[in-house]
Amino acid sequence: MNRPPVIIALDFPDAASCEALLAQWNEQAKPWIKVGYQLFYAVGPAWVAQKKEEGYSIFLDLKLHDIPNTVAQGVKSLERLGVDILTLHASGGSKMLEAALEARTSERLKLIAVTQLTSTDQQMLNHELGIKSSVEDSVLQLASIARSSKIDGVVCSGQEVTRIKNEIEPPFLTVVPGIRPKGHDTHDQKRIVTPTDAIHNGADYLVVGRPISKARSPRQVYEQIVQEVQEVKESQI
Ligand SMILES: O=c1ccn([C@@H]2O[C@H](COP(=O)(O)O)[C@@H](O)[C@H]2O)c(=O)[nH]1
Repeated sequence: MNRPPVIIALDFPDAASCEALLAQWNEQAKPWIKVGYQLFYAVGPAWVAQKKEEGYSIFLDLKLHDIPNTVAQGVKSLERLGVDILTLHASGGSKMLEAALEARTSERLKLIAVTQLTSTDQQMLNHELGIKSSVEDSVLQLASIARSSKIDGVVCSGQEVTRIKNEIEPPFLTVVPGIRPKGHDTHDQKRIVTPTDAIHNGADYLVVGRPISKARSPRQVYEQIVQEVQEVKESQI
């Protein structure tokens, strides 16, 4: 089945809120969903495994970041849920990333490394975090650590995708949050792009939360984004 590469972030406090949103996708074809730790801590692993059973593709965004052994054990437990993508922080370093990869039993689970969060801007990177490079160079540096550790790809903003696709050896996935269709509130996101620009730059997956979840008609906004994505892809053929 060819699922649109638009992942709906289920940033909700409980299962009931998720079910209310997902009721709008009551047909056979289920979308990609993202479970972050707000929801995971509230509903637990069994709910995630159940959603997989129901036919959703699942991006488990737990952003693991710890000593190599702890991350490896976490990967082992989480892989059993049958999720499709799991995140960990690239800044944990190559030993941590390699331990995660070794713990995985099947390439069916994609391990994706978070580079610089899309809520980080140049000012914050340089003056708060004390990293003296440009955001783009820092993202590229983290992506390169992930690639040399044989991780499947990165989370980055749509602004860095072109360089990643040009400079990092494929296959290497780019998963892009901070997506804002024209006219939508940016909230706490700093490095945003439109769905059109993200796909045009080469993004493999778009992650969209509040523009969909807080919309009056979430399904309608989702379909508009999918349509935008398809139009760009068709124009590239
Ligand atoms: O760098 C990152 C990594 C993860 N996220 C997650 O994506 C969604 C985005 O939600 P919006 O409501 O569309 O802003 C959210 O769940 C984040 O935890 C990210 O935004 N940036």
